[in-house]
Amino acid sequence: MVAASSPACMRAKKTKAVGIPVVDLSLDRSVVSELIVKACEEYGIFKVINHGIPWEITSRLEGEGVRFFGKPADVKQRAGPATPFGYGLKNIGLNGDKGELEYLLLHTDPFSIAERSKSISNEPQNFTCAANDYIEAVKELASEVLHLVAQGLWIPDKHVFSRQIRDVQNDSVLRINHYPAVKNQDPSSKVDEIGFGEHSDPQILTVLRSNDVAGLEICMNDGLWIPVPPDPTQFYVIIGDALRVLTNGKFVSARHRALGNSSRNSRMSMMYFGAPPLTASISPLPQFVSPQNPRLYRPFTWGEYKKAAYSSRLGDCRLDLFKLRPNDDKLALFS
Ligand SMILES: C=C1C[C@]23C[C@@]1(O)CC[C@H]2[C@@]12CC[C@H](O)[C@@](C)(C(=O)O1)[C@H]2[C@@H]3C(=O)O
Ligand SMILES: O=C(O)CCC(=O)C(=O)O
Ligand SMILES: [Fe+2]
Repeated sequence: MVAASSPACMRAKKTKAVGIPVVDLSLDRSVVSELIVKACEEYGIFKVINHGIPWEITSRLEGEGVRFFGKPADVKQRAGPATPFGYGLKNIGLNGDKGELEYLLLHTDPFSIAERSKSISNEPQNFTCAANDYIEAVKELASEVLHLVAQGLWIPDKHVFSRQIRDVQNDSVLRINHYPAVKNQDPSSKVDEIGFGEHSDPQILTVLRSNDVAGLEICMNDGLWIPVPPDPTQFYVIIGDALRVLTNGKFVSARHRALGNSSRNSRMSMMYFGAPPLTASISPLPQFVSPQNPRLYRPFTWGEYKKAAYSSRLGDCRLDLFKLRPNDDKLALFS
């Protein structure tokens, strides 16, 4: 399948100092829900503070990541190649994309985690527990954010989004990226090096946490890239394509990238990608469709979208394949 490509951001080089919205989850719920909706409409990303996830849960998985990536190359290869799950080195996805990183990509299903742990750690139980505890914690955080999204959008069913990622058949994924420090680099060559190329995440939402090494950037509407400051104790929420569709384009799915690591320290990021079951329907909710706001996307299942994602290159605009042309929705009414 061929997807449209070359969005404005792929060509833009400038960066801008703009602040990413910060949402304090300990504040009054109605205030928080409004702030979240505004951030999802304007940026497609926000930072959550006072999230309630114990540091011990985050640091245990981080420790497992550091231990794994610190192993000799041939030992790490035993957990690979990533097809798409497993250990990946420089190859991203299945269609030739490359990045300056290594990573672990795991399905969050506890049986898959337990199986994979055997090739990741000498003490698989420790890795399994650390990963499962982290997944549970960030899934709770993601659900809470999705409840607040529903509240901020005045949707009576506050579980409308969160039930998708809480379903036992959910297709959520955990990723740990490691961007090694580039040693003895020529300072003039570091500008354009890409660690993980520009893209939007296909799922409902992503919960991202990194160590204190910078690299993540977000693309604004005007094509400018803005840095996302690392904050090891907090989490960033990134809106994915599926939530963009469910809100009929009211929310933006932020295009982002990670620059190659030009720091003396290596960068490690951990992402939870919250996804629905493969059979779940992804279609604009009726409250976002009206004569003034015609339906922008045709209905599809998460399974269909995932297939499109894995048939496309990282930077492709996959959602374009599911866009309706003007008047398509009216035709559908009469066919
Ligand atoms: C090049 C690719 C890697 C990716 C699958 C794809 O074909 C296009 C989407 C990519 C992405 C981006 C967000 C997540 O990191 C990811 C796991 C996902 O669901 O979609 C990756 C995929 C991957 O690395 O396998
Ligand atoms: O490593 C990062 O900070 C971002 C990686 C990312 O966007 C992804 O894995 O989808
Ligand atoms: Fe991403």
